[in-house]
Amino acid sequence: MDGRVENLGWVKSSPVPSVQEIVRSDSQSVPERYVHENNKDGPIVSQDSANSLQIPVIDFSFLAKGDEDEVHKLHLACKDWGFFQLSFELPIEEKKKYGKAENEIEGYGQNFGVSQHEKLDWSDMIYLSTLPSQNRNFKFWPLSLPGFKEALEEYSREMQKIGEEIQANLSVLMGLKRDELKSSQGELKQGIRINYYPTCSRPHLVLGVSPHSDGTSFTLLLQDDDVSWIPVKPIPNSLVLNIDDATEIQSNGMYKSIEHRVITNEKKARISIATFMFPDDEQEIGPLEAMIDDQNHPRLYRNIKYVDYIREKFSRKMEGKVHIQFVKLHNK
Ligand SMILES: O=C(O)CCC(=O)C(=O)O
Ligand SMILES: [Fe+2]
Repeated sequence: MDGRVENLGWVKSSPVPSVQEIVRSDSQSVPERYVHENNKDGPIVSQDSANSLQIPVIDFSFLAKGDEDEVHKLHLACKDWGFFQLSFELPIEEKKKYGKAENEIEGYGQNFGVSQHEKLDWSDMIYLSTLPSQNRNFKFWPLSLPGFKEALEEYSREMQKIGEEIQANLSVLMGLKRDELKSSQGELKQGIRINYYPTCSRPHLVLGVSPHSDGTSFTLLLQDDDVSWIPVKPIPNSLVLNIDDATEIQSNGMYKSIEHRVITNEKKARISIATFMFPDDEQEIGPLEAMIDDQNHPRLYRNIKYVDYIREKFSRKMEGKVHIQFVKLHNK
């Protein structure tokens, strides 16, 4: 044995080109070898999305607990359908065990109302501190959901790799060496928020999230449907990156934090996962040296300890970008 895997002759195959490459070089091309004769006249599958509503849904958390009704549903789904959707919804009593306390951001809950008069957002969410790992507060993690912890930890690790590459690029763009923003900022911290937007019978009356910019350095958003004002159509397998307030401040306004909001939908609930990357609480943030020059680019923001900025932001009603005025210098 020389360690090579022997060809067992189980499959007969000849080389086939990469379809991704075919489409990349000519997005209109559908080579003849791919065309099914019977389908030349119309679509293979019905596009009727209403049909998909009838596919059985199995609640994985009930199944994992050995719930007899759920096991029976699994039996019927396998027998009658051969496919089904797996959902992971926890009962509200269970979710409340991970509920955030008043004036806290971590845990399950809703966007806090700062005042009684404020309009509320049509969304529920869970926010978890994910990095550095010693900041994980497992009492807020729904550990009763099988696989959740492992999945979130892996997701967090992968997001961090992307975040560090983005940070290194921003560092160079803001006049520093690749690793300088990181070393000046200490560790790039991370928190993950999973947002759930239920359907709304009168979607035009409400907002999933009111207009705001995020207070962090940048956010990586994984979404399964579209957002507005500029509707961000989700491209499969891609993330949306939002530039946030800390980057606006450090770049002395060259990069503006993006104001965004979320609309709701009458027919379809939506889930998004926002990974926020931000400096250490104790870090002082302010325009980087290379981004200021008195002649052309006077300093626009004052320095502030990051935690003080966040505290100030959360003490206000979410209202577009008004909170960033708090650090703006108006004397120029
Ligand atoms: O769900 C979205 O598309 C955005 C959510 C968001 O803006 C946030 O969590 O800060
Ligand atoms: Fe946001």
